[in-house]
Amino acid sequence: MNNILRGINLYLIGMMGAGKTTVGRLLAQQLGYRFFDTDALIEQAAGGQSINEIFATAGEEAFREIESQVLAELSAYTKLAISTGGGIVLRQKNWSYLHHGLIVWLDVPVELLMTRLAEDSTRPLLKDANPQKKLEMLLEQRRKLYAQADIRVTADASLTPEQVAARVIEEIPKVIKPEVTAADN
Ligand SMILES: Nc1ncnc2c1ncn2[C@@H]1O[C@H](COP(=O)(O)OP(=O)(O)OP(=O)(O)O)[C@@H](O)[C@H]1O
Ligand SMILES: O=C(O)C1=C[C@@H](O)[C@@H](O)[C@H](O)C1
Ligand SMILES: [Mg+2]
Repeated sequence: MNNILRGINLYLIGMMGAGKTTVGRLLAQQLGYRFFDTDALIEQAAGGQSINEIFATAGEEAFREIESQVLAELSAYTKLAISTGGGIVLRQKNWSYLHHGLIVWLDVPVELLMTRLAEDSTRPLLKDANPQKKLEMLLEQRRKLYAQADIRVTADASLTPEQVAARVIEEIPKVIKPEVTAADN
């Protein structure tokens, strides 16, 4: 796999709760890549403030600005598996960084996202009277953007994180052409 991927970064995109952090970590282990999570790096860059705190004090636009900076910095490196925040797709300029690597959309039905996020209070955009409706609305707004990924893996409740990671790895050779070496000519 590594001679096919040749150090190209993997960027995981998708909705909150899709499994980007969980699956990204597994992919990094399997590929011998380093793992980074843009949400965790944003919290570090904000001096240890949580995402909730950044949204509450600085606002979403300030959060999005740090997110773009973190993504730009990561994109200077190779051999990374990067889990991004659910809203990374919203800014056009982020796409120029995402396209440095291979973009993987973890596509998960909203009902399943809801069950995973039910007990989780770390996502400021879900502090809403009707979180399921909010998720549906966000997905509606973002679906076309997520669909620009190179690889889409649809992950229903029957798939473990390991199985989702395996599906991603299966898809990689289909979208990357093997390097043509002098010996092949
Ligand atoms: N395939 C899976 N099967 C069961 N549970 C899963 C699976 N993938 C992720 N989870 C669980 O769902 C929750 C959300 O996963 P995770 O934090 O990886 O999502 P995320 O896409 O990184 O979300 P965010 O965009 O908010 O950072 C976690 O509790 C995780 O353990
Ligand atoms: O979907 C979103 O816009 C977000 C997802 C999370 O990963 C965090 O980046 C933040 O909570 C915003
Ligand atoms: Mg995450």
